[in-house]
Amino acid sequence: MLRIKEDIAVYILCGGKSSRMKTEKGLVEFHGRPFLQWILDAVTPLTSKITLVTKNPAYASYGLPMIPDLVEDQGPVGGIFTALADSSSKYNLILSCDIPKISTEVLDSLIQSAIDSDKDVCILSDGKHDYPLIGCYQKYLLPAFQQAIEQNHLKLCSLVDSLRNNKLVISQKDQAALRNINTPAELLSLT
Ligand SMILES: Nc1nc2c(ncn2[C@@H]2O[C@H](COP(=O)(O)OP(=O)(O)OP(=O)(O)O)[C@@H](O)[C@H]2O)c(=O)[nH]1
Repeated sequence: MLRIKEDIAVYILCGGKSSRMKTEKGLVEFHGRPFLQWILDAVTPLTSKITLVTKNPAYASYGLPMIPDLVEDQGPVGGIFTALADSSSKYNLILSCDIPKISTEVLDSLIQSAIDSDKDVCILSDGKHDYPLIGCYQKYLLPAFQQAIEQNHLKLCSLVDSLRNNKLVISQKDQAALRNINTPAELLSLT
């Protein structure tokens, strides 16, 4: 059962180079459906405010708002900066486009944890690795992201560590939901 009462905006980052996958990552198919479709299925029960951060017209068929990066070629930090500049919501769920196993339940826990802890940012972790591209970022972080871009500090994990953060460790049974798929080989091993 979903517990969230707050106004949540979701931004899915669909930019970047997909150099390892060699084809547009969000449109790669898993069990006959694009990664993006799996992600949309997980977020739709949480909010109707869903925006794609990309200028690639290949995503236009989804009929969702699309916004181009305000500053190009800055990686995920630039994508999050663009999302926070666009948003009018306090809590912003930022997702990469390469997580087809993500689930509504896991995202619901993340958002609830973000609201309860009220830190600058709440991200998921498996206890060993952090997943800052499954994270809930507060709108007021916009200047921090602007400064990171100006200072060329584009390592998202370091940026998150420099903020007041909360890392929600996901139980082992749910950790498949975190898997991000970057290469054709990783796609083949996905079940
Ligand atoms: N909007 C936006 N999203 C980006 C940008 N760079 C990466 N992303 C997204 O951030 C997420 C993680 O991207 P990465 O896997 O680190 O980079 P990538 O460029 O997609 O892929 P590689 O070239 O293989 O590293 C994916 O959802 C990308 O679509 C960017 O400059 N702008």
